[in-house]
Amino acid sequence: MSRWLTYATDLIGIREPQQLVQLFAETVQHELELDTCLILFPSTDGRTLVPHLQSLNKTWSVTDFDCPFAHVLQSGKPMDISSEELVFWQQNRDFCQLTESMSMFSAARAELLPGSNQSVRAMLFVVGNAEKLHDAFSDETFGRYKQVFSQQRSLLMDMQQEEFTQRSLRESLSDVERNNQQRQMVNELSRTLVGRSEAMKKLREQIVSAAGSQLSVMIQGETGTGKELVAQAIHDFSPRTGKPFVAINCAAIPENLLESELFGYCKGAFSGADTDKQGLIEQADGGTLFLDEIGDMPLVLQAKLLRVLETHQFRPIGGKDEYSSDFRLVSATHVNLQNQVHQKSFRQDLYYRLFQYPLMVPRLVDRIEDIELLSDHFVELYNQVHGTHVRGLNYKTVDCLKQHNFNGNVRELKHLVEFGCAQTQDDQEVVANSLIHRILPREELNLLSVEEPESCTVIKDLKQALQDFESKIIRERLRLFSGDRTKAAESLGIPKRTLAYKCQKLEIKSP
Ligand SMILES: Nc1ncnc2c1ncn2[C@@H]1O[C@H](COP(=O)(O)OP(=O)(O)OP(=O)(O)O)[C@@H](O)[C@H]1O
Repeated sequence: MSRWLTYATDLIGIREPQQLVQLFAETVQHELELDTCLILFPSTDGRTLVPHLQSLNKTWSVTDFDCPFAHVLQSGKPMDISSEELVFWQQNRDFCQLTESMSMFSAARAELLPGSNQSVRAMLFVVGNAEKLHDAFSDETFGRYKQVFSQQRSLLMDMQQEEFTQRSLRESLSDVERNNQQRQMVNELSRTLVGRSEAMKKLREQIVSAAGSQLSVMIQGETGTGKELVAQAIHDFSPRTGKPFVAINCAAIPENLLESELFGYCKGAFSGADTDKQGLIEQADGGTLFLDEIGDMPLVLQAKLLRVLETHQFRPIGGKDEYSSDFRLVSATHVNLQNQVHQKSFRQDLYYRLFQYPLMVPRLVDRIEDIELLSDHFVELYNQVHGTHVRGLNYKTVDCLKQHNFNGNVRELKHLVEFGCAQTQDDQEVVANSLIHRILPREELNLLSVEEPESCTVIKDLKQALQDFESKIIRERLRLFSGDRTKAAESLGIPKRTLAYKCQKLEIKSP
């Protein structure tokens, strides 16, 4: 059997187009003792010929007729070039370099390789001993060898294309699946995070997308807008669901206790530390840590938190050892943290670390179209908890609610609905009269503002003056709401826990 046919069987065993080309070129070069053996393939746009040896770093334009390749392509006929004929091709420097080694006994030949698909035929270019070239290219079995190569290559290219198509198909199928899953999650979320407004729809989509990422999420929004609900949803829809969701309100814990709450402490760390206490950072390992009202975190603690976020390492108070905790951080604030950064009361580096995925929860007055659905939702919850059958809100009641200035946002609406339900018999609707004295239109609320503090000229101690003013406002508000801290907090736009903490700090007792 001719050696070319033996080599052909080697080609058939190859499954990778690049390897096939390599073996073909090496075999031809070795067998014909060539100086140069190149296989040139058309580029994807069909404008140039690219050699299989990428290290050559050259390409030839298919319309450059100063080079024999363009002629061979156009005519489809092989071209033999003797050493004397090289002078005709001196214009093309790259081609000249290919034939530099030619002597008077050498020749070059360029020919199209046989191929089933005419438009993507490759070209074989060789330089070597003229006699050997002549013998080889008149040998029929060498012709068959070239044919086997071309067929095998086009087969492998087809297989590669098929594989590529299948992979793209699989990828687009999994994209569709992922999109479906996300849509399902968004739908599921609409049962707990109620609202039909565009803002709420967008928020639900953002929550699902944030849940799928590992980024730190910052939830911004006024008090009672549902920030904690959002934080819980991010945890529930993330891969960390099933692991702990640990929440703490930084404004509700006195500064000196916040550190030990977060980091924990070791026995004997300070007087009263009788046993080791695990901190919230450790408790949140594998799950989510939710830091509410993070703007109230003291600067010293901010630095410590930043370190934990960057290293995932922490040390309990009074402890020698470092521990690690893999938690995902979600924070919330109702103040403008950027302002606090400008005032240097919030660290800029921490700010950027927390705002990797910012979410904005809109105020209820900016989405009054949600009031009806939210009210129905709260009536349903009330019925479930109290085993009642209140039918819902009368349409006049809903209209009335839509006029109200909801400083306490959804939380305030929830309390109003609960209050209305409590005054309504089974199978009856909540009527506007039951709520009217609790609904304060915007103008009336403005009347509740406290008169200005004493003239600025007499203030000698700013901190004390601010505290006095704050204390005065809170006392007034508590008096107005007959000591109801929930309502007072709502009307001041602060969480109830924050009000409780302020009352404790300012030594205010309910009237
Ligand atoms: N879109 C909503 N759908 C259903 N319930 C909601 C929605 N938004 C808020 N709530 C309910 O309103 C109440 C207040 O919500 P939440 O505590 O999450 O607000 P918040 O913004 O964290 O308040 P704060 O800043 O005072 O801590 C909760 O009972 C919550 O379940």
